[in-house]
Amino acid sequence: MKKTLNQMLIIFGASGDLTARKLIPAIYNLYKGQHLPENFVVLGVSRSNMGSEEFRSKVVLESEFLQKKIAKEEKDFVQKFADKLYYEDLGTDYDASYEKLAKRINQLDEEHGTDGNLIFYLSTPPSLYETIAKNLHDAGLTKEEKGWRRLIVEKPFGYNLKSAKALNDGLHYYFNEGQVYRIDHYLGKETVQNLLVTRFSNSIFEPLWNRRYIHHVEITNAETVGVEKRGGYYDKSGALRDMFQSHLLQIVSLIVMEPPISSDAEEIRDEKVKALKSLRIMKDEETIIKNTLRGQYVGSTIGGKKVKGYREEEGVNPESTTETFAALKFYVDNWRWKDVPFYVRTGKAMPTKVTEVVIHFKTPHHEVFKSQDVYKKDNKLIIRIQPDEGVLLKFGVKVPGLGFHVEQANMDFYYSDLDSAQVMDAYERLLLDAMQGDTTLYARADEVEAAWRFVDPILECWENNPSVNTYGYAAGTWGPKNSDELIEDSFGWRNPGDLLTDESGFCILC
Ligand SMILES: NC(=O)C1=CN([C@@H]2O[C@H](COP(=O)(O)OP(=O)(O)OC[C@H]3O[C@@H](n4cnc5c(N)ncnc54)[C@H](OP(=O)(O)O)[C@@H]3O)[C@@H](O)[C@H]2O)C=CC1
Ligand SMILES: O=C1O[C@H](COP(=O)(O)O)[C@@H](O)[C@H](O)[C@H]1O
Repeated sequence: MKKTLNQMLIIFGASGDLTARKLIPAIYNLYKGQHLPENFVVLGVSRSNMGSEEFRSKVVLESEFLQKKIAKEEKDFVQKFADKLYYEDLGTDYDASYEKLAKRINQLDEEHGTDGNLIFYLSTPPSLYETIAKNLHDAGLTKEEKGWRRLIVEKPFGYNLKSAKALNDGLHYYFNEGQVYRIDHYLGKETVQNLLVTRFSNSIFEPLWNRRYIHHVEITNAETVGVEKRGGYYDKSGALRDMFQSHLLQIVSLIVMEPPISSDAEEIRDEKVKALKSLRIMKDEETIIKNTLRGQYVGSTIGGKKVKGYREEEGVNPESTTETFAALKFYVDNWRWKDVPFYVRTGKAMPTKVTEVVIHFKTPHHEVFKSQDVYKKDNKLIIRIQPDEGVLLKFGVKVPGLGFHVEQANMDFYYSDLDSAQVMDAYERLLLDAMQGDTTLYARADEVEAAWRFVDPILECWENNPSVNTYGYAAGTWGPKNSDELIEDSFGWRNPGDLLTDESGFCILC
């Protein structure tokens, strides 16, 4: 069991959406699950003028995100949690503010016995990350004289390779790499971590995990929601930056990587970096145009309800060409994966919310059952990241009766079947890891840069050719029709009929 030392968590951007929606609920759950150390306080920091009481009301006592839980809990318990929260108003005079902030931190540290251990969580607009790091340094807050210092940085980490490198360099000026925790909340998802366990704790999958047996790999990430209230941010980002460069390439790296020597953070991250470096970079426009495709959702009617198109969303340029759907085909240039295509698609405003990895195995090389449909369906290993988390293997079985009729059967595992299926929320897990000094599930500087190196030429090509391979798709559909052509040389994307959705829009693993 790792130890969580007494500490203070200082959240920059405490008046913002992420703090209220994700961070405070995650800390609350850690408190409820008795994962927090004995001495622990949160100090919220932003420019909005409010006191600690108002902050506590906003993010705990009157928070729409915690209200449901609070109704079920003892009031005293919730109040005790709220009492651990403080707020410091930064104002606009930065130099004076950070001196004041340093005093407040030292005072809270003395009063609450947090032993000088400080985690700074940057949940502000990314343009401020470096400035905040510098201000912390100038105010003497980065010195590890008494206790340690850690810095958690939210995504997006950079806008392209150049800016990501500049940000890494900027942060490294004030914090060493071991102190920097770049968050990617997909790494906090139980099922993403299970990719490692499925591969490296079983002897039955790994011998097949290569070009000899795998025909292609398919990854789908679909969301039913559009851009919601984040139109301003998203319009400058798009699906490739927002989902692919970070979350989906993290998943790819876990599928592609070689076995690490141990589960040590650096061993795992070394292998992930090697995996990302082995992605074949699409250098010329012809290759990019042939192997990538983008789309943007347009208004439609779903279940009798009118749904807005992307260009009508708040904060979005009415003439925007930003993609809300992206599909890519690419290769991995190494011994294990030579010539195995990877197909990845991600989109907003799709029919269901689902993220899954499908490993498609090759059909047998010699056809024993000549007259039947046996070889038209491949063996698939489906790793469902969310929802209905689990793993499913599809394989052929004989239909009872005459002849050799074959049907596919499923062998499955669902997380919900586990007795202890208390799946921690991603932010909860990641925050706890940072509190315990475990960087395994955080992206390292070279990892982020390797991911950008792959994505950069595609972004550049798309920017230079805004209308090439760009298609509209009706909100509530599986993206542009043309995305089917991208995967034509294999079995096609998983049949939408196999991505079954129940009445509430929940995608069932089958
Ligand atoms: N919301 C989400 O679902 C997700 C967000 N993220 C990332 O998290 C970060 C925060 O996002 P989100 O909460 O949505 O953004 P918001 O715009 O809701 O909040 C931004 C916060 O930053 C504060 N802020 C602005 N300037 C400063 C400053 N100079 N010093 C300190 N605080 C400042 C703002 O408060 P004030 O104006 O009071 O200073 C506000 O609290 C972003 O980097 C975003 O990309 C990542 C994934 C998901
Ligand atoms: O980081 C982001 O992720 C969410 C999707 O997260 P999920 O856990 O619900 O799958 C996405 O909506 C958002 O655009 C992106 O910034």
